[in-house]
Amino acid sequence: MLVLASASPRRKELLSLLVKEFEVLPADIDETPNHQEKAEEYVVRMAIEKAKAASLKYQRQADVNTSAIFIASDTSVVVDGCILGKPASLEDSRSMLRLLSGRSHQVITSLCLCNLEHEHVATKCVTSDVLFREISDVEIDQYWKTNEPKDKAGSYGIQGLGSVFVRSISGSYSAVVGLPLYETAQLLTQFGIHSLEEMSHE
Ligand SMILES: Cc1cn([C@H]2C[C@H](O)[C@@H](COP(=O)(O)OP(=O)(O)OP(=O)(O)O)O2)c(=O)[nH]c1=O
Repeated sequence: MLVLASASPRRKELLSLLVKEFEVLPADIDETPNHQEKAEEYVVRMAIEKAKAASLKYQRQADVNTSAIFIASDTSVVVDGCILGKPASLEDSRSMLRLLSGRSHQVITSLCLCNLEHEHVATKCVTSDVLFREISDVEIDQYWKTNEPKDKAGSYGIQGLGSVFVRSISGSYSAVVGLPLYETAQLLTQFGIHSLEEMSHE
């Protein structure tokens, strides 16, 4: 059994492009970055902690000693070394989008697959560059009212109306949306799940 340790509807949708059957079991973890923690280290640590927390939760729930593979991810927006998570308020969204306006930033997405029973843990980290046009304060306030930025790192969604700010992207589109599909397929293979084979069966 494959278990997606995520509450994100985007991650569920993206994973379903690669795998027919999986369970969803979100994990609640403390997402505070450590003092002076580098962005890559932070996002990889988050993915590992989400996968492990879900794994422990699953073991407590399961009647039998089921061996399952857990998959988790974390996405952060990074600008000038600052890690931007989800905006807590309109004020927060304003300061994030003002920072991103008219320049490029990085979106870093990590991935962790683990099977604790076999002590197998594998991780990947994908960085993409996203270039924004200039955004006015009026536009930031209008965008906030659509609710789209509220649950997204950096306060925008490239897959939605946030695309009006995106001049160009270099890297992995699926990673910016929340799950890097190329890298996910590679790690799934390491755990014995072959997407093309699985999805081609009726
Ligand atoms: C930059 C960007 C982020 N995002 C989303 C991806 C992630 O869902 C979210 C970043 O928050 P995360 O903490 O990575 O994920 P999450 O809390 O939504 O879900 P979970 O931890 O349970 O897996 O921002 C977009 O949907 N589009 C974008 O363009």
